[in-house]
Amino acid sequence: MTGLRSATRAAVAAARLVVVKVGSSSLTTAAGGLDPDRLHALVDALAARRATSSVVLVSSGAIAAGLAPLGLARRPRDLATQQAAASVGQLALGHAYVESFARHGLRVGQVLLTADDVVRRAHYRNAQRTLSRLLALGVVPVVNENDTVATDEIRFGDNDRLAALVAHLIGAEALVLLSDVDALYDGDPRLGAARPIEEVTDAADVADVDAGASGSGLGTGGMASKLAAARLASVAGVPVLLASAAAADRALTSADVGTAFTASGRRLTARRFWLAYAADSTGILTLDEGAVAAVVARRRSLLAAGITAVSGDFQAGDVVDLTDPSGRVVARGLVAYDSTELPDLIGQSTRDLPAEHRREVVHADDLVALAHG
Ligand SMILES: Nc1ncnc2c1ncn2[C@@H]1O[C@H](COP(=O)(O)OP(=O)(O)O)[C@@H](O)[C@H]1O
Ligand SMILES: N[C@@H](CCC(=O)OP(=O)(O)O)C(=O)O
Repeated sequence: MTGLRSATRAAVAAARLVVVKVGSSSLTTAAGGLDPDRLHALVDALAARRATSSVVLVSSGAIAAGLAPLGLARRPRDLATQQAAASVGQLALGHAYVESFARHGLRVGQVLLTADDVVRRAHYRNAQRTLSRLLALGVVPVVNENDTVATDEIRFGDNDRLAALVAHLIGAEALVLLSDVDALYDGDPRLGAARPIEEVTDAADVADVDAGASGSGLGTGGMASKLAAARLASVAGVPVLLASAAAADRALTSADVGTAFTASGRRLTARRFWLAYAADSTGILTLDEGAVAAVVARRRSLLAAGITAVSGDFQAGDVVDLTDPSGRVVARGLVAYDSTELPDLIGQSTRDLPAEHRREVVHADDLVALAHG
C-alpha cells in the first residue's frame, strides 16, 4: 500500500487537532514490560506531528506495563489484579512518556477518565475544559481509562471507543488508531490469507468483516472494537486512519498507510453527540410508525399519542432510547416525564390530556435521530 492519497487521507494528514490511540501490544514486549524502543519511536512520530498540529495521545498499556514489575506472566483475569497491575503500570507508562517527550522538549499531562466522565454531562464538560486547557498550554495530553477505580459496570473496556469519544469531545479533525496490525483485513489475518482494505467509505459496510474474537492477549480491544470506534468517529464527522504503530511516522505525516475511514456523518454539536452516543440510556419508549416518521424524518417532538409502550425506571431529564415497533433504536432523547407518569398518558392525543400533561414527551431540541438505528 503505497502512494495512496484519498481525500480522507489528505484530511488526516492536514488535521490541525488529531487524536492518536496506541494499543498495549504496540508498547510492550511479549513478556509484559514496556518496550522503550517502540515507545520512543512512537513519541518521535508524535513530536514531529506536534510541530504542525495539536496532538492528544490515548495510550493503552497500563495493565501490560504492570505485569513484569509484579512478576505476572500474563494478563490477569480478575478485576482486582488487573487494577493492581494498572496502578503499577500506569505510573511506569506515564514516567516513560514524560522522559521520552522531554527528548523533544515537550511536556505531557496525564488524563485518566472513567466512563462517567464522558457519560455524565457535567463531567463531559469538565473533561472538555481540562483537555482544551492542556492543549492551549502546549502540553500533550496522555489519556487512558482510570483502570484502578473503574469497576466492571463503568469500564469503557476498550480504549478505541474512549479515543473516538475523546476525538469528538475535543473537536478533533482526525483520529489515528495505531495497532500491531498494519490495516483492516477482510478476515482475521492470524487465521490465514486475508486481504487488506484500503478505504472504507461507510464503516457500517465492514461491520460484518471477521474481526476475530479478541485482541492480542495484552489489551482488550481487538479489531471489532477498532471497527466500532471507527464507525463512531465517522458518524461524528471525524475521519479515521487505522495503521500499525511501527508505521506511526508515515501515518502521521503522509497518512498513506493502513485503512482510511471516511467521515460519513455531519459533525454533531457536543451536546447532541453526547446524547446520541455517550450518555447512558435509562429507559425505552416504543413508538408507532407515525411517530417514527415524525421524529426521524420530520425532526418533530415526540408526543404521548405516538408512544405504545414504556419500559425502564427514569426521571424527567434522563436519556431514553426511542424504538420503532420492531424494537430497533431510531433516536435518543431527554424525556420530560418520570417513568411512573407516562403509562397513563401514552396513546392519548394532546387535547385529551390534562393541561399539566400537554407538553411534549421528548422535545425536538432534546432529540437526536440515529443515522444507523
Ligand atoms: N479483520 C481483521 N483485520 C485486521 N486485524 C484483525 C482482524 N481480525 C482480527 N484481527 C486482529 O486484531 C489484532 C489487533 O487488536 P489488538 O491486539 O486488541 O490491538 P491493540 O492492542 O492495538 O488495541 C491484530 O493483531 C489482528 O491479529
Ligand atoms: N486501559 C487499559 C487498556 C484497555 C485497551 O483498550 O487495550 P488495547 O486493546 O490494547 O487498546 C490499559 O491501559 O491497560
